[in-house]
Amino acid sequence: MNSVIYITGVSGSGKSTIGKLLSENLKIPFFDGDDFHPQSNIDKMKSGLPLNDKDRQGWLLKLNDVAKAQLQKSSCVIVCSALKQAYREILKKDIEYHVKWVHLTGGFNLIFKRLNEREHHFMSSDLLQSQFDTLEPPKDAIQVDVSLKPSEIVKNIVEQMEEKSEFGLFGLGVMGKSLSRNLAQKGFRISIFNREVKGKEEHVAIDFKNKHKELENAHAFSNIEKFVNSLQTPRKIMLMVNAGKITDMVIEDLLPYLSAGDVLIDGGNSNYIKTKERYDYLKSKGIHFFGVGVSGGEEGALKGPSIMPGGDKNTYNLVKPYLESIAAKDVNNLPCCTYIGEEGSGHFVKMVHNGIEYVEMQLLAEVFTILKTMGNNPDEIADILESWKPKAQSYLLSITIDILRKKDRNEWLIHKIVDKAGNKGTGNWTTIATAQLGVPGTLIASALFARYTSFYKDERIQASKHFEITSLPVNLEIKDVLNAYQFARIINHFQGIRLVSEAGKAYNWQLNLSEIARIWTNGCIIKSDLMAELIPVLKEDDNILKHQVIINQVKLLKPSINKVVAKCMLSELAIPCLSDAVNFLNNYANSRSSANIIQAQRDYFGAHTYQRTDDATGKFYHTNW
Ligand SMILES: NC(=O)C1=CN([C@@H]2O[C@H](COP(=O)(O)OP(=O)(O)OC[C@H]3O[C@@H](n4cnc5c(N)ncnc54)[C@H](OP(=O)(O)O)[C@@H]3O)[C@@H](O)[C@H]2O)C=CC1
Ligand SMILES: O=C(CO)[C@H](O)[C@H](O)COP(=O)(O)O
Repeated sequence: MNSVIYITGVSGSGKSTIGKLLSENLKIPFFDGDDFHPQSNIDKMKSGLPLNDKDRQGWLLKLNDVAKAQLQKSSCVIVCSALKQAYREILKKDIEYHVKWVHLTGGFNLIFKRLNEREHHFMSSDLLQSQFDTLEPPKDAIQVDVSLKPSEIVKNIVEQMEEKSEFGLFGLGVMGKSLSRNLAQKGFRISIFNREVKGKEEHVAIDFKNKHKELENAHAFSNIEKFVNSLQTPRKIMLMVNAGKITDMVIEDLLPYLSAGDVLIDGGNSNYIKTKERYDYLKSKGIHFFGVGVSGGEEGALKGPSIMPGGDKNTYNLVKPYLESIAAKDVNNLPCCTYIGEEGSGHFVKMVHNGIEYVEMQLLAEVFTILKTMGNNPDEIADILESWKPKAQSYLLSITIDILRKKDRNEWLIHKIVDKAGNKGTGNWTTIATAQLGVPGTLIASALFARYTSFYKDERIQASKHFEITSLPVNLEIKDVLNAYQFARIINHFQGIRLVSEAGKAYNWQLNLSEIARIWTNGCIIKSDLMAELIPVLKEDDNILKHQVIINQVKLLKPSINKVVAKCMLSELAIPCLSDAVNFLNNYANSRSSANIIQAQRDYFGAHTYQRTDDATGKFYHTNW
């Protein structure tokens, strides 16, 4: 990426000398800001009068134009005193991501002496005091002391520029560790940070760096200020910490050391509503905030996750090279990372990804129940699922096969795992979002509540004694179970994608559903052959149940799920998602449903009115029942 290096400092600090030498060293063009002053400014300074902000305005804009034009071709060095932050704002206008600041520092006496030794310069030493008075030293600049020899100053600048990392990773837990290794493997110079808890967790970052060859050029920190200062500006810092209060705490810990224009990327599973709040809050401080969904777990984060970034579109280019480089690749070798939309959209899409994930997991659990009740042991069930791969391949199917085959001291490990399924919130939020946006997300709600029910372990044991649920062997053909599973997966994807689509409309996010399906074809937990099939389908309509290919599949599979659900009910098997899938379609594909009864009841007790089938105008009626 081309950059403009602004060399700043008071008059007499040696900016022109250093700027020229630096440009020669870096083999990039040099521009002396003084050459762009209008004659009126030069005359004013020659007459011993300091320039005011109005005098400087046009000149700074001119330099900004010079920088912009040069950036189209190459990097460059521009020398300009830029004493106040307001001046630097003008200099970096529209190019903030390309700007690097070098500030030359020195004591008044040394610089005063140098100015008095100068010949043929229109700046008198008398003006120096006013320059020192005006100076607001930049916080985010490479600082170099001008008492050094010019060659040493240039060497120092180059070293500092080379030393600074281009990307920071905050939080070396499961995901942060994998992502930082992934970034380093792609050749990025990174800084990594993990907190220290005295006596409990010490030297986490440095120990982790020392353990992995690819991190030899990374800088490891346990001090936030040093971590932030180790980064090139504008800084790009990815947070991989727990969602919720910890994310807020970490943002507050970082804020004192950040500068306007820096970018914070929250890669955790944060609630999209909180992301919107954080986006607005940080915007007010000049910090760009990205809520980025990351999926793939520990292995995906290392080898290539699916990444869902949401935030300011103009700033996306700044983080795009990093996110797209570390992302998984699809079949066409395109990154499974795409700009999703504004503010909380990235986290919303990740949340729905997890909602779909909950259902896919629950369906496999229900399939396991059915196949077990049909008399199969875990190895046999794994073999059956293996045989489904040509028709139903997915990451979750594959890992379930591995799980079922895993032994612990000659016994199946799965039999030793307590039947209580935890959650960290995304399924809960997806269910809330379906209700808030009026989308019938019945499967996600069922999958979530199945997990909640699992947590009532003691009550379940009691209830099993009271109600004597039999779970009788169920007589089904394997092909019907596969078809039922595939049917329910289509309904799951319909509901999840529909939720994303409705959110896009409600929040005015310009979402590209086909592109979202594309980035879910690799790297993430819900990657599957079905997802790949949906890419062209979603190019035509956000309602996959309107597409002829899907309609044909659903019609073909429906008799099987009818049979599976009916027989499971008679055998008293718990299959909440399979049964909801078939119930949903029976309700959805019903042109005359029983909702007229509900509406009549509402009108009876609450005068809520109703529309009539024999009045096409849509007029509302009330009956005195
Ligand atoms: N695990 C997964 O499969 C996935 C997780 N995610 C999301 O990514 C985020 C990170 O997950 P994961 O890596 O699994 O979580 P971990 O619990 O493994 O790591 C959490 C990190 O946050 C740090 N941390 C916690 N509290 C503080 C604090 N007060 N100040 C500074 N740092 C703190 C921890 O430091 P310390 O080690 O010192 O406690 C640790 O580095 C979460 O939001 C999660 O939901 C997203 C996709 C997949
Ligand atoms: O985001 C993920 C996978 O995509 C995380 O693993 C997440 O923790 C899964 O959700 P839950 O913990 O609620 O099962």
